Amino acid sequence: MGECNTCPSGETCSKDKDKCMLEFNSLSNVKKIIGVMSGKGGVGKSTVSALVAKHLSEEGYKVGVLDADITGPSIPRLLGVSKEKVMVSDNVMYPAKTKDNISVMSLNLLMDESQPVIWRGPMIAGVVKQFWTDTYWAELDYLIIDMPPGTGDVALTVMQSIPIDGVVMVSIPQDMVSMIVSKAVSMAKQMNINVYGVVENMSYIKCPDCDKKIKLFSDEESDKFLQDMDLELLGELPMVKSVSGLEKNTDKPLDEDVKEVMENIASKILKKATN
Ligand SMILES: Nc1ncnc2c1ncn2[C@@H]1O[C@H](COP(=O)(O)OP(=O)(O)OP(=O)(O)O)[C@@H](O)[C@H]1O
Repeated sequence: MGECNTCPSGETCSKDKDKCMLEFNSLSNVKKIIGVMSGKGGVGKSTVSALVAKHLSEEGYKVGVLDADITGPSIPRLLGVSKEKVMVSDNVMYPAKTKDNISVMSLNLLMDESQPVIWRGPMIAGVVKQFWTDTYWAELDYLIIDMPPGTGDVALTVMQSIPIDGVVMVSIPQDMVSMIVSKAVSMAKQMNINVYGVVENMSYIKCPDCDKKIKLFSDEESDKFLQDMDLELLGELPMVKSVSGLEKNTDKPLDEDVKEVMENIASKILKKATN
């Protein structure tokens, strides 16, 4: 259902509120849609989207990833399908499949990845909408959306036209980043989208000699951010080589400690999504 109070068309719109969301192609059946958002660039939104998708798939769920980060699409590389292409037939797009059977839709699977996307907002938003309406997602338990960066018109259109069940916020423990991420949190709340909680990425590094966790920023700042925004911490992901090199190691299992963190994050997300 559309959210009239946040819609730019406001009172001038004559649409039936119940029919405001985009229609989904009738060949697909997606049970839950989870957005991964940040507000601030480069904090690990796409990395977390890919890690959550991989983990859910390992748990036996049918998973898809819609790469709505149209101007900086990195999902195909992170999931090891950057050499694949999307098949289009009779106006239906068929997503690429990873080795572990995750369905992936991204602009980089439709065009040369070295070409920039020099498009205005409405065109970008139009493509994201098509990734929802014209893609044969088939049967999915979870569709993860790597959300458009920021809180601008593309993110707004996606939130208003795709029935997202909840969003996971990605942040890093730094005051300035928290301030910007809090804008994305407020945006989701204003759109009546459930915010499942925050993944604190690059939370710490581990000493290679003694395994001690080294935090680069004070816990106080992150605690205050979570408290002020009334958010649950879903997990703290360390800054590690295996994650920064994810695209080169798509077939390799994750480090044990990253795996454990992801297990906890995914189980919290599932609990929230199925509540
Ligand atoms: N936990 C981590 N440890 C090490 N490197 C990381 C971690 N998380 C992300 N990175 C690296 O940080 C960079 C940015 O990550 P990513 O592309 O996921 O961020 P993003 O928020 O999606 O960025 P954008 O704003 O461009 O969409 C990437 O090079 C990624 O490999």
